[in-house]
Amino acid sequence: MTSLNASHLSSSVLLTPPALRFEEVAFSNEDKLLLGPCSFTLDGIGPTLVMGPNGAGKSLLLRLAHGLLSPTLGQISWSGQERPRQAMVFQQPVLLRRSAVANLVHALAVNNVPRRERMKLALDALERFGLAACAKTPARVLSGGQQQRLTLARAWVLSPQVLFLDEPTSALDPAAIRAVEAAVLEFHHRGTRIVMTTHDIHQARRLAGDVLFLSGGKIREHTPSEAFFDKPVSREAQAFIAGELVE
Ligand SMILES: Nc1ncnc2c1ncn2[C@@H]1O[C@H](COP(=O)(O)OP(=O)(O)OP(=O)(O)O)[C@@H](O)[C@H]1O
Repeated sequence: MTSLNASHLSSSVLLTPPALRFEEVAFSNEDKLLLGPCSFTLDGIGPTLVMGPNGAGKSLLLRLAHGLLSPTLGQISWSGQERPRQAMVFQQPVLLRRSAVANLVHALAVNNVPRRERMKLALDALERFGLAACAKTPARVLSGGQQQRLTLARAWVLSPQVLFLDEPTSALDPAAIRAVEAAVLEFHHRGTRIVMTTHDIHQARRLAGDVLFLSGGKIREHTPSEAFFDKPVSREAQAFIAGELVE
Protein backbone atom coordinates (compact mmCIF):
# COMPACT_ATOMS: atom_id res chain seq x y z
CA MET A 1 0.00 0.00 0.00
CA THR A 2 0.99 3.64 -0.37
CA SER A 3 3.45 4.99 2.17
CA LEU A 4 1.99 7.61 4.47
CA ASN A 5 2.92 11.10 3.46
CA ALA A 6 0.22 13.39 2.16
CA SER A 7 2.68 16.11 1.17
CA HIS A 8 4.06 13.89 -1.61
CA LEU A 9 0.68 13.05 -3.02
CA SER A 10 -0.83 16.14 -4.52
CA SER A 11 1.43 16.15 -7.53
CA SER A 12 0.67 12.52 -8.34
CA VAL A 13 -3.13 12.57 -8.22
CA LEU A 14 -4.41 10.94 -11.39
CA LEU A 15 -7.61 12.93 -11.98
CA THR A 16 -9.14 16.12 -10.69
CA PRO A 17 -11.95 15.08 -8.39
CA PRO A 18 -15.42 16.61 -8.76
CA ALA A 19 -15.94 19.87 -6.87
CA LEU A 20 -18.50 20.15 -4.06
CA ARG A 21 -20.31 23.41 -3.38
CA PHE A 22 -22.41 24.43 -0.38
CA GLU A 23 -24.36 27.66 -0.86
CA GLU A 24 -25.98 29.10 2.25
CA VAL A 25 -26.73 25.58 3.46
CA ALA A 26 -28.48 25.23 6.81
CA PHE A 27 -29.88 22.24 8.68
CA SER A 28 -32.42 22.64 11.47
CA ASN A 29 -34.36 20.20 13.59
CA GLU A 30 -37.59 21.33 15.23
CA ASP A 31 -36.66 24.97 14.71
CA LYS A 32 -33.22 24.47 16.25
CA LEU A 33 -30.45 25.52 13.88
CA LEU A 34 -27.80 22.78 14.03
CA LEU A 35 -25.59 23.69 11.07
CA GLY A 36 -24.97 26.80 9.00
CA PRO A 37 -25.88 28.76 7.12
CA CYS A 38 -22.59 27.87 5.50
CA SER A 39 -21.01 28.37 2.10
CA PHE A 40 -17.82 26.78 0.83
CA THR A 41 -16.40 25.04 -2.21
CA LEU A 42 -14.17 21.98 -2.18
CA ASP A 43 -12.41 22.27 -5.53
CA GLY A 44 -8.80 21.68 -4.52
CA ILE A 45 -7.13 18.30 -4.60
CA GLY A 46 -7.60 17.69 -0.88
CA PRO A 47 -7.91 15.47 1.06
CA THR A 48 -10.27 17.70 3.05
CA LEU A 49 -10.18 17.03 6.79
CA VAL A 50 -13.22 18.27 8.70
CA MET A 51 -12.33 19.15 12.27
CA GLY A 52 -13.97 20.67 15.32
CA PRO A 53 -15.20 19.81 18.80
CA ASN A 54 -17.98 17.33 19.64
CA GLY A 55 -21.34 18.47 18.36
CA ALA A 56 -19.81 21.02 15.98
CA GLY A 57 -21.78 19.62 13.05
CA LYS A 58 -19.07 17.61 11.27
CA SER A 59 -21.15 14.47 10.76
CA LEU A 60 -24.16 16.55 9.71
CA LEU A 61 -22.03 18.25 7.08
CA LEU A 62 -20.89 14.88 5.68
CA ARG A 63 -24.41 13.44 5.72
CA LEU A 64 -25.78 16.47 3.91
CA ALA A 65 -23.00 16.31 1.31
CA HIS A 66 -23.55 12.58 0.79
CA GLY A 67 -27.31 13.08 0.41
CA LEU A 68 -28.31 11.14 3.54
CA LEU A 69 -29.98 14.31 4.85
CA SER A 70 -31.61 17.17 2.97
CA PRO A 71 -30.71 20.74 3.85
CA THR A 72 -33.42 22.86 5.44
CA LEU A 73 -32.16 25.81 3.40
CA GLY A 74 -29.63 26.35 0.64
CA GLN A 75 -28.12 24.38 -2.21
CA ILE A 76 -25.59 21.57 -2.40
CA SER A 77 -24.16 20.99 -5.85
CA TRP A 78 -21.38 19.18 -7.69
CA SER A 79 -19.32 20.15 -10.70
CA GLY A 80 -20.25 18.23 -13.83
CA GLN A 81 -23.65 17.29 -15.08
CA GLU A 82 -24.38 14.31 -12.89
CA ARG A 83 -24.12 13.58 -9.21
CA PRO A 84 -20.74 11.81 -8.81
CA ARG A 85 -20.43 8.22 -7.62
CA GLN A 86 -20.07 8.42 -3.86
CA ALA A 87 -19.36 6.15 -0.93
CA MET A 88 -19.29 6.71 2.80
CA VAL A 89 -17.33 4.95 5.54
CA PHE A 90 -18.55 5.24 9.13
CA GLN A 91 -16.83 4.92 12.50
CA GLN A 92 -18.45 1.51 13.01
CA PRO A 93 -18.12 -0.68 9.90
CA VAL A 94 -21.47 -1.72 8.44
CA LEU A 95 -21.06 -5.18 6.89
CA LEU A 96 -23.34 -8.01 5.84
CA ARG A 97 -23.47 -11.32 7.69
CA ARG A 98 -21.48 -13.17 5.03
CA SER A 99 -17.84 -13.69 4.04
CA ALA A 100 -15.47 -10.82 3.28
CA VAL A 101 -15.41 -11.61 -0.43
CA ALA A 102 -19.19 -12.08 -0.54
CA ASN A 103 -19.63 -8.57 0.91
CA LEU A 104 -17.72 -7.16 -2.05
CA VAL A 105 -19.42 -9.39 -4.62
CA HIS A 106 -22.80 -8.30 -3.24
CA ALA A 107 -21.87 -4.61 -3.55
CA LEU A 108 -20.83 -5.19 -7.17
CA ALA A 109 -24.06 -7.04 -7.92
CA VAL A 110 -26.18 -4.27 -6.43
CA ASN A 111 -24.30 -1.83 -8.65
CA ASN A 112 -25.01 -3.88 -11.79
CA VAL A 113 -21.45 -5.03 -12.44
CA PRO A 114 -21.64 -8.08 -14.76
CA ARG A 115 -21.57 -11.36 -12.84
CA ARG A 116 -18.46 -12.69 -14.63
CA GLU A 117 -16.39 -9.68 -13.46
CA ARG A 118 -17.43 -9.63 -9.81
CA MET A 119 -15.20 -12.28 -8.24
CA LYS A 120 -11.99 -11.03 -9.86
CA LEU A 121 -12.69 -7.42 -8.88
CA ALA A 122 -13.53 -8.51 -5.33
CA LEU A 123 -10.40 -10.63 -4.92
CA ASP A 124 -8.18 -7.90 -6.41
CA ALA A 125 -9.56 -5.39 -3.92
CA LEU A 126 -9.04 -7.76 -1.00
CA GLU A 127 -5.46 -8.24 -2.13
CA ARG A 128 -4.92 -4.49 -2.44
CA PHE A 129 -6.18 -3.86 1.08
CA GLY A 130 -4.21 -6.70 2.65
CA LEU A 131 -7.22 -8.95 3.17
CA ALA A 132 -6.61 -11.77 0.66
CA ALA A 133 -6.11 -14.34 3.42
CA CYS A 134 -9.47 -13.38 4.95
CA ALA A 135 -11.55 -13.73 1.76
CA LYS A 136 -13.68 -16.57 3.10
CA THR A 137 -13.80 -15.37 6.70
CA PRO A 138 -17.19 -14.13 7.90
CA ALA A 139 -16.92 -10.34 7.77
CA ARG A 140 -18.27 -9.90 11.27
CA VAL A 141 -15.55 -12.00 12.91
CA LEU A 142 -12.75 -9.91 11.41
CA SER A 143 -10.95 -7.51 13.75
CA GLY A 144 -12.14 -3.90 13.88
CA GLY A 145 -9.21 -2.79 11.75
CA GLN A 146 -9.82 -5.54 9.17
CA GLN A 147 -13.51 -4.69 9.04
CA GLN A 148 -12.73 -1.05 8.39
CA ARG A 149 -10.31 -2.05 5.61
CA LEU A 150 -13.05 -4.26 4.20
CA THR A 151 -15.46 -1.31 4.06
CA LEU A 152 -12.73 0.59 2.19
CA ALA A 153 -12.19 -2.35 -0.19
CA ARG A 154 -15.95 -2.42 -0.79
CA ALA A 155 -15.86 1.26 -1.64
CA TRP A 156 -12.79 0.70 -3.85
CA VAL A 157 -14.48 -1.85 -6.10
CA LEU A 158 -17.20 0.69 -6.86
CA SER A 159 -14.65 3.34 -7.96
CA PRO A 160 -16.24 6.26 -6.17
CA GLN A 161 -15.38 9.77 -7.34
CA VAL A 162 -16.03 10.99 -3.81
CA LEU A 163 -15.38 9.20 -0.53
CA PHE A 164 -16.75 10.48 2.78
CA LEU A 165 -15.24 9.08 5.96
CA ASP A 166 -16.74 9.89 9.35
CA GLU A 167 -14.12 9.27 12.06
CA PRO A 168 -13.07 6.00 10.40
CA THR A 169 -10.18 5.33 12.77
CA SER A 170 -11.46 6.47 16.15
CA ALA A 171 -12.02 2.89 17.36
CA LEU A 172 -8.74 1.49 16.01
CA ASP A 173 -5.23 0.85 17.34
CA PRO A 174 -2.15 2.52 15.77
CA ALA A 175 -1.36 -0.30 13.31
CA ALA A 176 -4.94 -0.40 12.06
CA ILE A 177 -5.04 3.40 11.86
CA ARG A 178 -1.91 3.32 9.73
CA ALA A 179 -3.47 0.80 7.34
CA VAL A 180 -6.69 2.82 7.01
CA GLU A 181 -4.75 6.04 6.39
CA ALA A 182 -2.70 4.28 3.69
CA ALA A 183 -5.96 3.07 2.11
CA VAL A 184 -7.42 6.59 2.21
CA LEU A 185 -4.34 7.86 0.41
CA GLU A 186 -4.76 5.13 -2.23
CA PHE A 187 -8.17 6.63 -3.03
CA HIS A 188 -6.66 10.10 -3.06
CA HIS A 189 -3.99 8.92 -5.52
CA ARG A 190 -6.68 7.54 -7.78
CA GLY A 191 -8.36 10.96 -7.96
CA THR A 192 -11.18 10.36 -5.49
CA ARG A 193 -12.29 13.42 -3.53
CA ILE A 194 -11.73 12.63 0.15
CA VAL A 195 -13.81 14.38 2.81
CA MET A 196 -13.05 13.00 6.25
CA THR A 197 -13.78 13.94 9.85
CA THR A 198 -11.30 13.35 12.63
CA HIS A 199 -10.60 14.45 16.19
CA ASP A 200 -6.95 13.55 15.79
CA ILE A 201 -4.84 16.59 14.98
CA HIS A 202 -1.85 14.41 14.15
CA GLN A 203 -3.92 12.43 11.68
CA ALA A 204 -5.16 15.64 10.11
CA ARG A 205 -1.57 16.85 9.74
CA ARG A 206 -0.63 13.56 8.03
CA LEU A 207 -3.53 13.51 5.60
CA ALA A 208 -4.96 16.97 4.99
CA GLY A 209 -4.55 19.07 1.89
CA ASP A 210 -7.10 21.50 3.34
CA VAL A 211 -9.00 21.78 6.60
CA LEU A 212 -12.62 22.75 7.22
CA PHE A 213 -12.91 23.77 10.86
CA LEU A 214 -16.34 23.97 12.49
CA SER A 215 -17.60 24.93 15.90
CA GLY A 216 -21.13 25.57 17.07
CA GLY A 217 -22.54 24.57 13.68
CA LYS A 218 -20.57 27.29 11.87
CA ILE A 219 -17.57 27.08 9.57
CA ARG A 220 -14.85 29.08 11.27
CA GLU A 221 -12.10 28.38 8.80
CA HIS A 222 -11.42 26.68 5.48
CA THR A 223 -7.74 26.87 4.66
CA PRO A 224 -4.88 24.85 3.19
CA SER A 225 -3.57 22.53 5.85
CA GLU A 226 -0.21 24.25 6.37
CA ALA A 227 -1.90 27.60 6.96
CA PHE A 228 -4.41 26.01 9.28
CA PHE A 229 -1.84 24.38 11.51
CA ASP A 230 0.79 27.15 11.38
CA LYS A 231 -1.40 30.25 11.51
CA PRO A 232 -5.04 29.53 12.24
CA VAL A 233 -7.07 32.68 11.78
CA SER A 234 -10.15 32.04 13.87
CA ARG A 235 -10.03 32.23 17.65
CA GLU A 236 -11.80 28.85 17.83
CA ALA A 237 -9.21 27.09 15.66
CA GLN A 238 -6.34 28.72 17.55
CA ALA A 239 -7.74 27.39 20.81
CA PHE A 240 -8.41 23.95 19.30
CA ILE A 241 -4.86 23.58 18.01
CA ALA A 242 -3.45 24.86 21.30
CA GLY A 243 -5.26 21.97 22.97
CA GLU A 244 -7.77 24.13 24.84
CA LEU A 245 -11.26 22.82 25.41
CA VAL A 246 -13.42 24.31 22.67
CA GLU A 247 -17.22 24.04 22.54
N1 LIG B 1 -30.39 13.78 12.11
C1 LIG B 1 -30.34 14.64 13.14
N2 LIG B 1 -31.47 15.20 13.61
C2 LIG B 1 -31.42 16.06 14.63
N3 LIG B 1 -30.31 16.46 15.26
C3 LIG B 1 -29.16 15.95 14.84
C4 LIG B 1 -29.11 15.01 13.76
N4 LIG B 1 -27.81 14.68 13.57
C5 LIG B 1 -27.10 15.38 14.49
N5 LIG B 1 -27.91 16.15 15.25
C6 LIG B 1 -27.44 17.10 16.30
O1 LIG B 1 -26.66 18.08 15.62
C7 LIG B 1 -25.53 18.47 16.39
C8 LIG B 1 -24.27 18.23 15.59
O2 LIG B 1 -24.07 16.81 15.50
P1 LIG B 1 -22.90 16.12 14.68
O3 LIG B 1 -23.07 14.65 14.86
O4 LIG B 1 -22.86 16.65 13.30
O5 LIG B 1 -21.62 16.65 15.46
P2 LIG B 1 -20.12 16.23 15.27
O6 LIG B 1 -19.33 17.48 15.04
O7 LIG B 1 -19.98 15.16 14.25
O8 LIG B 1 -19.77 15.66 16.72
P3 LIG B 1 -18.87 14.44 17.21
O9 LIG B 1 -17.46 14.92 17.10
O10 LIG B 1 -19.30 14.27 18.63
O11 LIG B 1 -19.18 13.25 16.35
C9 LIG B 1 -25.62 17.67 17.68
O12 LIG B 1 -26.23 18.52 18.64
C10 LIG B 1 -26.52 16.49 17.33
O13 LIG B 1 -27.23 16.05 18.46
